[in-house]
Amino acid sequence: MQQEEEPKHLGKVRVPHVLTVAGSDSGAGAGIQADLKACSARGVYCSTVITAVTAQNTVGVQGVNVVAEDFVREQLKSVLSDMHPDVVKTGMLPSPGIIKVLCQSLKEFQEALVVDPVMVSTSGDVLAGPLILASFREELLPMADIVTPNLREASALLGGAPLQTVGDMRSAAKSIHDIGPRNVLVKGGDLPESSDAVDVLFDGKEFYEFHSTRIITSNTHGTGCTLASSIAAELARGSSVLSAVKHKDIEKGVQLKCWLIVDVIGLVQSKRYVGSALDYSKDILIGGGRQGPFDHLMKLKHNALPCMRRPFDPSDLLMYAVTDSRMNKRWGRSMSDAVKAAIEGGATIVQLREKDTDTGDFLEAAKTCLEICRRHNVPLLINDRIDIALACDADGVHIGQSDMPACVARTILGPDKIIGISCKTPQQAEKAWIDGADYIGCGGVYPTNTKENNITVGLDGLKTVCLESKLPVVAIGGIGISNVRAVMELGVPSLKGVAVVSALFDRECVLTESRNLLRAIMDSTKAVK
Ligand SMILES: Nc1ncnc2c1ncn2[C@@H]1O[C@H](COP(=O)(O)OP(=O)(O)O)[C@@H](O)[C@H]1O
Ligand SMILES: Cc1ncc(COP(=O)(O)O)c(N)n1
Ligand SMILES: [Mg+2]
Repeated sequence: MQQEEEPKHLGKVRVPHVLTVAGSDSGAGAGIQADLKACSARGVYCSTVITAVTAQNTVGVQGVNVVAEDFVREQLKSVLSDMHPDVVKTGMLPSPGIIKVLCQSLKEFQEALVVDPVMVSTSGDVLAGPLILASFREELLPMADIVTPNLREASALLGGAPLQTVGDMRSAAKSIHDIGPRNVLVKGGDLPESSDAVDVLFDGKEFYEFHSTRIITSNTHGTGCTLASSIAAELARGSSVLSAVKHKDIEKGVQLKCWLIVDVIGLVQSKRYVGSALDYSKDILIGGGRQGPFDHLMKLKHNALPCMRRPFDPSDLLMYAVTDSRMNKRWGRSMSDAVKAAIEGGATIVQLREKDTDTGDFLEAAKTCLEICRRHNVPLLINDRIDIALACDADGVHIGQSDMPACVARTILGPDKIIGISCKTPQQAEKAWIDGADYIGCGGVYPTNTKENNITVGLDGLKTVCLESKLPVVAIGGIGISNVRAVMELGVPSLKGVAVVSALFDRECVLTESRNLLRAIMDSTKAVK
């Protein structure tokens, strides 16, 4: 009997999708490259139809190679016939012929169209000459749901009179609206003598002004492409709302209102996104020219910290120091003093376990501890608080069985962060491995007063877990100088070290206790060999 074929889409999730039709920027600050990064940062898939390849850097545009019209058509056909984007966004369209091809290809396209009428790069180089003005005005703009000219482009579309004030931006938005697009956003990134960054939206009825703090930076190459892509991404995310309204076939006035609401929501978020990325990137250095790119994903500075991060090494677990705010209070020392002393005494990894510190104070203390750890090349983990780990860019987290599931933590933290999980049984150890943890903490080995009502597993329980675990193990719970030998002498290869709280921090001199404990650990590992 022939088996019925499973529907191809069963169990799959449709993701929002923007198609960008634009030029490539070899310096990757603007154009297609900016669109890809902006959509990725906003959680939206981005496909790309390339209209021109530019040789470009932070100095300017050194060359432009226009893609043949037929091949632009072919790319459009490939994407539109198969992948069904929710929104099309256009950037550099270098010739009237390419605009014609685009408009023909979009005839059947029912979804939103965002047009960024790119003409001149921020460096002042021409990307699309005056020949295309007529095509913009007559063919593309009337099809657009939103068009986003900067000051120079708005001026060019209207015959050349310069725009110098917010008032000028308003009248330009109104005049461009008369050409036919549903919404016009005139961007004021280059408005002279303006302390904030103002953009003006006109929807045919009302004006809206969007203000944000002007970031003082020269890394603004690609802001226009990024804003338009982010607006397209927001529209793609909201497109289910739009299509629901469209399909109800309600009268045009109501439909327009809905478009506007989505546009306004998307605009606020998009502008905030550009502002945050510019602020994050204001001091990065790429290229020697006047206008640098910025970091759309806000990650590049991670690799510029004083000490380069290295991958997790299981031997880091040898002497694992876990801080405790109550003990520090009792002995009158700060979290960072405690961490510094433990590291100077030989701690090979540090975990901040702060159960009753306010979030703001915890973050500040964690940042100070991180600096100390980085200076000594010792990884710093945060217990349970993934938000704190992300905010201070710690090396990872340690989580318990009742905290956030490890697989979710992995998704949030990404592939490079260290994740440790407390496990008492081989089953939990197996799950930790499947979920993508880097190590497990097994215990309590002995009773301890840092965790009340904690079931102890004893040396036998520890050994059972170690024998089964595919991940490196650190033993925890009531371990100190008097019993560390018994633990390490279990001699199971996966057991890489001991984690200690009271034995280091509930003592008068953390430095001395750390030194002594490290010596005892080393002696017992030697004895095993
Ligand atoms: N220095 C800045 N600080 C904050 N926002 C800015 C800055 N420069 C530009 N923007 C914003 O970036 C977006 C793109 O604007 P603009 O730079 O004028 O476009 P284009 O790159 O096309 O010339 C707008 O929302 C604008 O307000
Ligand atoms: C290929 C290409 N497309 C667009 C721009 C506009 O850049 P900006 O957003 O800085 O004006 C550019 N410089 N290069
Ligand atoms: Mg700009």
